[in-house]
Amino acid sequence: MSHRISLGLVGARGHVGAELIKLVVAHPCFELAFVSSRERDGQRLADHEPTYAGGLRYANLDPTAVAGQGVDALVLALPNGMAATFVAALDAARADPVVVDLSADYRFDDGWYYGLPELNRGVADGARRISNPGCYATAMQLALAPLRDALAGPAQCFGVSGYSGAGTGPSDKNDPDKLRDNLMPYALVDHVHEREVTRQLGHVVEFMPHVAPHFRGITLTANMHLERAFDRDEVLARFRDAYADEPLVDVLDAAPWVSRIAGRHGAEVGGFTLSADGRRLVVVSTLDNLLKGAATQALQNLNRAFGLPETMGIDT
Ligand SMILES: NC(=O)C1=CN([C@@H]2O[C@H](COP(=O)(O)OP(=O)(O)OC[C@H]3O[C@@H](n4cnc5c(N)ncnc54)[C@H](OP(=O)(O)O)[C@@H]3O)[C@@H](O)[C@H]2O)C=CC1
Ligand SMILES: CC(=O)N[C@@H](CCC(=O)OP(=O)(O)O)C(=O)O
Repeated sequence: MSHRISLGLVGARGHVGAELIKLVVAHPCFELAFVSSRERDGQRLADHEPTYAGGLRYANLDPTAVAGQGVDALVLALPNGMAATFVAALDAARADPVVVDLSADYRFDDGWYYGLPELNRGVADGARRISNPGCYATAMQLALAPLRDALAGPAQCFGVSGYSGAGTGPSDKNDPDKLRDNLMPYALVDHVHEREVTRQLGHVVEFMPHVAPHFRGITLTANMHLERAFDRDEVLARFRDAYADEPLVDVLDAAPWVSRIAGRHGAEVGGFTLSADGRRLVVVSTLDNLLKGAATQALQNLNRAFGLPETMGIDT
């Protein structure tokens, strides 16, 4: 590609925004055109991100100003509920960058491509409005999808996230004092990712999230009731076949540990354990919520949208 692809990032101060900045700075084809933050307005990006050597400063850009930037790609890494005003401003300005929204705002909108490439690659090639899946939702789908057709009744998923999953806005879920020596259950029914996965898989999933004192990484333990008896070799073969060509999903024999996934781009799935009658299966998946659960997946989607190799700039 002869010119660099300009990329604007709204929500650049946040945990996900910071990860995406690192990835874009190191990427051979994208370049940062603007980074928007209210709190850091005017501050030099290089003072916050040591891998960035240019002169860009954070700017507090409202939706109209963002729409007027003329970027090739726009990433929204904002809290839920805020994307629509940016999308409306793009439409009003007749601006049509590739948009990747990290929030849950468009995950239930059929007009947007739900970008979990390992499961939906090729469903909407050329899509310019891309909704990035939730972090737990990615872990759940990777654990459940290979046996989707064999599920009998709802699947139950017990999730534990590092507290970076709760963002930077103050809450119990990212309060170090409240998390110390603790495991905090929350949203025990009807979490948005429960609805998201149920919709994507076309099968009822029941999800129980918890937040733990570590910073990053999710452990997701999925309990599946099966229509018929399976043996372990057959289960393992299903998972190995499903992810054989996926550089960002490793299938392990043993249950993966979250301590080994933090800071890594891919997900691990393993620990396949069957009940004696072969009709109940437990599978564990891990991923870094800020990477495969957010920024890495966004970059996979951006690469694909611009016709680049999906894992360009992602260290597999
Ligand atoms: N953290 C995670 O593990 C994951 C998060 N996500 C989703 O990604 C998005 C970003 O998450 P995360 O980085 O954790 O969130 P943070 O709370 O860490 O960051 C939020 C960002 O949005 C900006 N912001 C907040 N409020 C406003 C506002 N009213 N107007 C404009 N900008 C605002 C903040 O910057 P400033 O206040 O300086 O403007 C900040 O840059 C969320 O939708 C989240 O659900 C998805 C997958 C995983
Ligand atoms: C620990 C923690 O609080 N995690 C967040 C998940 C972050 C994420 O992926 O959320 P979105 O679907 O909002 O993008 C939560 O449960 O809301």
